[in-house]
Amino acid sequence: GACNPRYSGVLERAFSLRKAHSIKDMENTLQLVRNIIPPLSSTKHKGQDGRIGVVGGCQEYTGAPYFAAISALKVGADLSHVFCASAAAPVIKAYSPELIVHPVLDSPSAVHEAEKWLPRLHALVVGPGLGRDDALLRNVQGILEASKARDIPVVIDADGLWLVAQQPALIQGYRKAVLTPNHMEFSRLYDAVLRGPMDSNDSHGSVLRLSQALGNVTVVQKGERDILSNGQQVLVCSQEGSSRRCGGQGDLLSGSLGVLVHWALLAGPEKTNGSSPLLVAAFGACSLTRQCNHQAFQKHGRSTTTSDMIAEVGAAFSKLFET
Ligand SMILES: NC(=O)C1=CN([C@@H]2O[C@H](COP(=O)(O)OP(=O)(O)OC[C@H]3O[C@@H](n4cnc5c(N)ncnc54)[C@H](O)[C@@H]3O)[C@@H](O)[C@H]2O)[C@@H](O)CC1
Ligand SMILES: Nc1ncnc2c1ncn2[C@@H]1O[C@H](COP(=O)(O)OP(=O)(O)OP(=O)(O)O)[C@@H](O)[C@H]1O
Ligand SMILES: [Mg+2]
Repeated sequence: GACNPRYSGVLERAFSLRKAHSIKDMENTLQLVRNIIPPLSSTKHKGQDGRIGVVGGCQEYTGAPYFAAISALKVGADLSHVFCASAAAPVIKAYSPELIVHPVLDSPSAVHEAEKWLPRLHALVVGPGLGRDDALLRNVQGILEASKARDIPVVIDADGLWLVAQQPALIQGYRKAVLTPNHMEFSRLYDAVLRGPMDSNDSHGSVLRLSQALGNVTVVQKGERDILSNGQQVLVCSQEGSSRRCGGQGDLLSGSLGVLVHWALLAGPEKTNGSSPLLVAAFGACSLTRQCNHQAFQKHGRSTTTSDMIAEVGAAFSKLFET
């Protein structure tokens, strides 16, 4: 691998990017995020700023899909759908009147039911609170394949990444996929795809290699610093957050990313100065999540929960992107 000139060129670029990484780089990338945000306008119709679908929610987990779907709305999507198992649907509906909830994932006709909605969706977020039931995962596999066939961008998180670790071919080479693994999910994926443990001293290289091995899907490794790559470029997001690590923060990130991915692809590479739109979108979602965490922690300290972070989305968004 390292002797291949193309590969070492990429690595060099990644390393020099790491060295050059600074507050200034972060600011420059934030500017690109600002460029992709659609202006609010009185001439737009409902739906134009985003119709997002979240695929997840089962008997055990109802919070995660709710967090993802409500975050998409709070960031600025017009409509947010949840495709979940039937047991989760009344619970999710009861959390919020703003979400459209489809209790289809455990039905034998799940793929068909979800497919009916796909033409109306701009992006899918697959995995928050999905669980690991085989029958459910088979249906999600069908929904993913149908989404790819329609060229719909997909953010894959949580148990969606479990599915991808079992079957990397599902997203191999799909340029409209963004994966958002936490520490554990990343090492599981890395093991499955590269057939060996990652080098924990070289997280940049590991993220870069995983993205390349998956055919340049965008990979966001969440952690103390978020490391993002599309196999060509590596970005680091170290926006100040807090030391509070309550569950659900990743769901806020993947839900926000669903909207930002749609906006970034609409804006195109002219608006992102040649950088990959998906990478810019991912950087935006990471910055936003960490800023929400920072603001919520200032108010609530140790008692901060993801609901407190969601309450900060508006102010955090303005602070980062509307300055
Ligand atoms: N309220 C809810 O309904 C929530 C449901 N969740 C769902 O729970 C399911 C399982 O998600 P998990 O994230 O637990 O996935 P995993 O079952 O893969 O576990 C990840 C594990 O890694 C550990 N971990 C995380 N960061 C680490 C680090 N830096 N170093 C070492 N260990 C680390 C965590 O403690 C966790 O136990 C998913 O469906 C997820 O969406 C979560 O999203 C949390 C909120
Ligand atoms: N040590 C850390 N310091 C600062 N921020 C962190 C740290 N670890 C994670 N984060 C941030 O928290 C957010 C969620 O990351 P995390 O690794 O908790 O995801 P997750 O495990 O998928 O969460 P969830 O509980 O929603 O499933 C990301 O924005 C990430 O940048
Ligand atoms: Mg998660």
